[in-house]
Amino acid sequence: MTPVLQTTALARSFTQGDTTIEVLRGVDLAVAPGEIVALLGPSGSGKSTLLQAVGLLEGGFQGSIRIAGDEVAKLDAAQRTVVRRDRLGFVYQFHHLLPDFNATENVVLPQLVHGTSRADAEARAASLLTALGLGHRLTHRPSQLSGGEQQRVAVARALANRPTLVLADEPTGNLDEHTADVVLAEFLRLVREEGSAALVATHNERLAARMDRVVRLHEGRLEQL
Ligand SMILES: Nc1ncnc2c1ncn2[C@@H]1O[C@H](COP(=O)(O)OP(=O)(O)OP(=O)(O)O)[C@@H](O)[C@H]1O
Repeated sequence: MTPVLQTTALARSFTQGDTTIEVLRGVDLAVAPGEIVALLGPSGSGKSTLLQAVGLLEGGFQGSIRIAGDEVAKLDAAQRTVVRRDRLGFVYQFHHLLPDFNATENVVLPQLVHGTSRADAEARAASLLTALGLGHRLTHRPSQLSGGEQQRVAVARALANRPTLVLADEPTGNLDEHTADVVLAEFLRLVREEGSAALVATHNERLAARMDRVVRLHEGRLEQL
């Protein structure tokens, strides 16, 4: 089966003054359809750099990135935007919800950009938010939600357009241990129910162990665990 994500010899370095740091030195990673992969590595090992490259958020890398078989590494900015919108979902450590819009509207908006009708988008938003236990918070704005609830809305937003692949960078890193456990379990359950795949960066080995497979960034390359 064609992987939903395949990177080959992915490399990224940063130069500041006369110093160059090679952060990614040839990352070969394949994620199968429906697979949830934990990306482990200590602070500074390049987890965010890898997710930003795969999420087509940053240029400046070498190597190949295929999403559902299509080479995306060399696309122009407009084409990258379309791939991000139609095939990828993003969850960050901080929710990045729009503060003036309520929970439902935050999940509806990316669907309208995608071309979904408002009625269908609202139905999908209500369904996802209810599945995440937020059926009683549909019209609350982010500032009226707890940290765990805000991250649940961010999860619903990431899944709204039925992405092939969800990229999550420390998605529960801002939550206390108990809330992180609960929100991560809900995230994993919903990604599985939706049939999506996910690449989840974390430095938490305990949370990583709950995913289908663990890979570790070490000196710019991946170790399979
Ligand atoms: N724009 C940039 N310019 C220069 N150096 C950068 C840039 N972005 C990242 N780096 C460097 O690349 C290395 C990897 O950073 P990255 O944020 O990818 O690590 P990480 O594994 O996600 O860390 P953390 O767990 O702390 O978020 C770090 O040494 C960082 O300083």
